[in-house]
Amino acid sequence: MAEETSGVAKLIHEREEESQAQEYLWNCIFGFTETAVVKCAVELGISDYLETHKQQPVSLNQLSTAFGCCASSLYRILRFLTNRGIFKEVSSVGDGGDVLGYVQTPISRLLRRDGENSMAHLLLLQNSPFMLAPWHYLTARLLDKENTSPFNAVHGKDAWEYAKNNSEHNKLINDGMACHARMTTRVIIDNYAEIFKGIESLVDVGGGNGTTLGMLVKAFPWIKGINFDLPHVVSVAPHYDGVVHVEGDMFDSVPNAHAAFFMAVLHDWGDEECIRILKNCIKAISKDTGKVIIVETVLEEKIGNDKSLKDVGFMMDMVMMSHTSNGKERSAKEWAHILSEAGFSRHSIVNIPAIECIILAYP
Ligand SMILES: C[S@@+](CC[C@H](N)C(=O)[O-])C[C@H]1O[C@@H](n2cnc3c(N)ncnc32)[C@H](O)[C@@H]1O
Ligand SMILES: COc1ccc(-c2cc(=O)c3c(O)cc(O)cc3o2)cc1
Repeated sequence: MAEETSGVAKLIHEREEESQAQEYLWNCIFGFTETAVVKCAVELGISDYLETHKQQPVSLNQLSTAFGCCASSLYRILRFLTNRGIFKEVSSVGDGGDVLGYVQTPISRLLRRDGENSMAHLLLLQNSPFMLAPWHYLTARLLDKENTSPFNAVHGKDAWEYAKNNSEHNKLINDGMACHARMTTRVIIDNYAEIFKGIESLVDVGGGNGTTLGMLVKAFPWIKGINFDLPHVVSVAPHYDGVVHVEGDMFDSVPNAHAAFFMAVLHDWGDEECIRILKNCIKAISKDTGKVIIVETVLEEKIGNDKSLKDVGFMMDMVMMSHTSNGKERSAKEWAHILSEAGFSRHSIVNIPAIECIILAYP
């Protein structure tokens, strides 16, 4: 009898496991729908429109009139998004009785295109046709003896060269990265100000449109900021008080400064390339009191309590495989290797509440 019971329990357990496995794969198979529908909401500007109404519910009719779109299709889009908690449907008392309307949630607030903490432009970047097409060539990369990057396979050049001649792609990258820069830089300013004490001048290598330095110099006004990037990037960068934009190629040299800063740059490159860039950096910074501040993911085999944030690093590693030739996310051991090869005498890693860590490296 006991044997029979344990057999039934085993069967139930197996069925539960299979149903969970199926659920996982259904999500995998149709997971793209979530991204595509959120992108549609961003493109229509639903969050921006709801924000102008504060927490007052906005009806389907109001929304479909504002966007000039088909109410029944919009209803299906909103049903999908409210089911996932991205928007919220509430009822309120209108002229003719109770009416249903939509309001923001903490998630939808991050989807405003002009919001301070917005993630909208990152979503638009990663889900643009330029960036999506290479994913179809991931397997080809693994099987290709030359290890051609999927981005190169589709576009015939790397992402930076492609951006040079394609202003739409250049803008998508710069806006997307500025979005990421705003979020991570806010965390750094609010929690790790001591890192910037005593720094007289700071060069942000591959600093994009200068968003990061603009924020750092505003928070720490004793710093003279040098935003260093490729000519097609700095030529369209906005002005920030206390920041000069300098164009150049980090593989040739890096402008002199007391200290250097890198955010989401070294992961675009292979080890040999990183070592070359970092050697240029050592030449550029102050020998005695200078340091290099690197903001990048540090992959962990065992992820701690903040699993969901640090787990993004493993997804980003796949992004690097798809979009760069030799780029990758690195473990602490891999960072130690490139930093010592570049000539740094010591470094430390600070875990921060973001997808990245701060790595401080000293000449
Ligand atoms: C992923 S983005 C990161 C931008 C910025 N640091 C941020 O966190 O928002 C990488 C940056 O490296 C710049 N870059 C690529 N190759 C470069 C080179 N050879 N010299 C200088 N900058 C370069 C790109 O133009 C781009 O702005
Ligand atoms: C070589 O081309 C690219 C283009 C984009 C990126 C990139 C995209 C991101 O969304 C992103 C991010 O969200 C966070 C981050 O730390 C780096 C990122 O890089 C990389 C390379």
